[in-house]
Amino acid sequence: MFRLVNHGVPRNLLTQLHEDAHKIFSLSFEYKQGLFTSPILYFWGSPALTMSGNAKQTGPCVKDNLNWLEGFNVPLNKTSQFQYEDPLLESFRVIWLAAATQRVGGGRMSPWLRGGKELAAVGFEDDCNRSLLQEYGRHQTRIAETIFSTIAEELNFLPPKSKSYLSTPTGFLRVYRYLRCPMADQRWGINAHTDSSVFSILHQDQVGGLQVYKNNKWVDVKPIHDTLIVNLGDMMQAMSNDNYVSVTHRVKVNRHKERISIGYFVFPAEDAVIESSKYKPFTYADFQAEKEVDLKTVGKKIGLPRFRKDRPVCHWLD
Ligand SMILES: O=C(O)CCC(=O)C(=O)O
Ligand SMILES: [Fe+2]
Repeated sequence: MFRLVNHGVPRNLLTQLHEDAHKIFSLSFEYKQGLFTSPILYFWGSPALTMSGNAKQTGPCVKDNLNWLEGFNVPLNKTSQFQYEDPLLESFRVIWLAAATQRVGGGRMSPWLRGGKELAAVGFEDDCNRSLLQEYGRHQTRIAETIFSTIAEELNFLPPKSKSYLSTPTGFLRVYRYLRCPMADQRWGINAHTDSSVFSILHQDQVGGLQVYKNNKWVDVKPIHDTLIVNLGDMMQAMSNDNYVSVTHRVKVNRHKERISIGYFVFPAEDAVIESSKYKPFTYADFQAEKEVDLKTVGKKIGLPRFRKDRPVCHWLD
């Protein structure tokens, strides 16, 4: 995990994103659920989604595993699709207005008029021609390419690895709200995990709660204005043959304050086979499939150990 300064993302873009996120999350649960339809996906209780965007099943004790968060998932390669179908579908607020208009036009007046009022109440009527998410996505893509090219050079990746190990069209944004939690000592915003990505880039507000596991203890990742946090993920660990390690981190919840963070996650190309001496060759899809099975059967992600060549194998003794 490392911190980025001078990343070139304008401060007012970050501020505006966070303000809009607060407004969106302040709407009713039902409204949010109805608002975000494919490809933007609203989720709550777990950030673990399948590749097709549905919440992953997490085994029998789902209730106890619930994370104290909600969010929406924005696949960046689909934002141009919005643009193509409807030039208004470019930002948070625009997505809203378009959804409301469409449904009013579809004859279901009353609920969507109520929705319209709800939108107006939080100030989303004006200024609907901005594209905050797309703009932020463009910055994240630029930063991801810069970070990856430095690492690829360091690791002597030649084509095709240097080309296929990072595929920016796979990038997506996650906008999270961690809710205030009266039982903050018994719940997690996100439980300890490693990211499955090549790497992830986070922007957090000033509330704090992110922690990283370092030298056998949990360390707070203090919020610092205008900085981004980069987490190296599982794919990076495998492709670097453990030279770079996927960082274990978690998010605590706060009894008094809600927290907003925005994550960007990027993956290898769909057909990229990750090859290194310590791991069996695998694609990101293989990794996800294994993770889904583990979530259902073991109740948690096992991740990279499943793909290690030196993985211990159990033999039954007669
Ligand atoms: O909200 C944060 O700061 C961290 C989010 C995170 O770890 C994740 O989405 O994987
Ligand atoms: Fe994470």
